[in-house]
Amino acid sequence: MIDAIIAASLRRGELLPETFPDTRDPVRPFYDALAASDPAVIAEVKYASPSGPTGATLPPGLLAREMAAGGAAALSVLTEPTVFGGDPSFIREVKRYTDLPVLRKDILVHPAQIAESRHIGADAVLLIAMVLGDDLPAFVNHSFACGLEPVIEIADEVELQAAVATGARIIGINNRDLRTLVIDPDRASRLGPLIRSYGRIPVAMSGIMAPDDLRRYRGRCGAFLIGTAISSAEDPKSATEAFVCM
Ligand SMILES: O=P(O)(O)OC[C@@H](O)[C@@H](O)c1c[nH]c2ccccc12
Repeated sequence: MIDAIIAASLRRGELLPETFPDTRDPVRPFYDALAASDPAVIAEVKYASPSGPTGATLPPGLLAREMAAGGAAALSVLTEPTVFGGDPSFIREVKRYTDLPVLRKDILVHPAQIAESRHIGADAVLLIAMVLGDDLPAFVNHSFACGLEPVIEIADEVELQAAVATGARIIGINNRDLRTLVIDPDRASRLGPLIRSYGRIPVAMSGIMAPDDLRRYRGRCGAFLIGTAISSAEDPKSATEAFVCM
């Protein structure tokens, strides 16, 4: 599954222009938003995943407005179209409805996709260590050069060290194995403190379904990224509030 997603993303990347016109829109500070509240809740606009539709029904702008009203510190928006039901245009739509900084959640593999991310209004980009391998440092530098905050996704200690070496300030631990899709909630509680010891912000990602799930990360992660549980909630504002209040 992940290999097909990577191949499709590479094909989209190859079709992008080499440069994009300069945008005048200011970047919203994603790092500052996370640093300002410990822990910070990142709510994710997510319509589908490899396991099927999430059940989210509100359009991106309205969903994001509920998440902001519920106290989210920042937003994540899936733009991957083949499996995650995303679209690049969702970022601008979300930004029209909220003042929060936005992470572009996608499987970025082509350098042109970094400049594209700035062009479509993203403030931060997800860079997946397992997917980018030796190209990770170049993608981090390129992101900073474009004015974007890189958020590196890691799954184990080896990727953690590679992420720290790049100088990225935010490191997400994906509890979900990208190949098997199996969730191990202890991944983030185990690796969070190590990331903290390097002075970076650890973000626990994936499989956080209820506010109680946050207990295991207390003091260990500086932020939580919650997709399905908030996007699919009947009342996304109250769902966000419940996580923020934990
Ligand atoms: O819906 P969940 O279980 O709360 O997961 C959100 C997020 O972690 C997940 O969407 C994600 C994490 N890393 C990714 C990489 C690509 C696409 C999606 C993701």
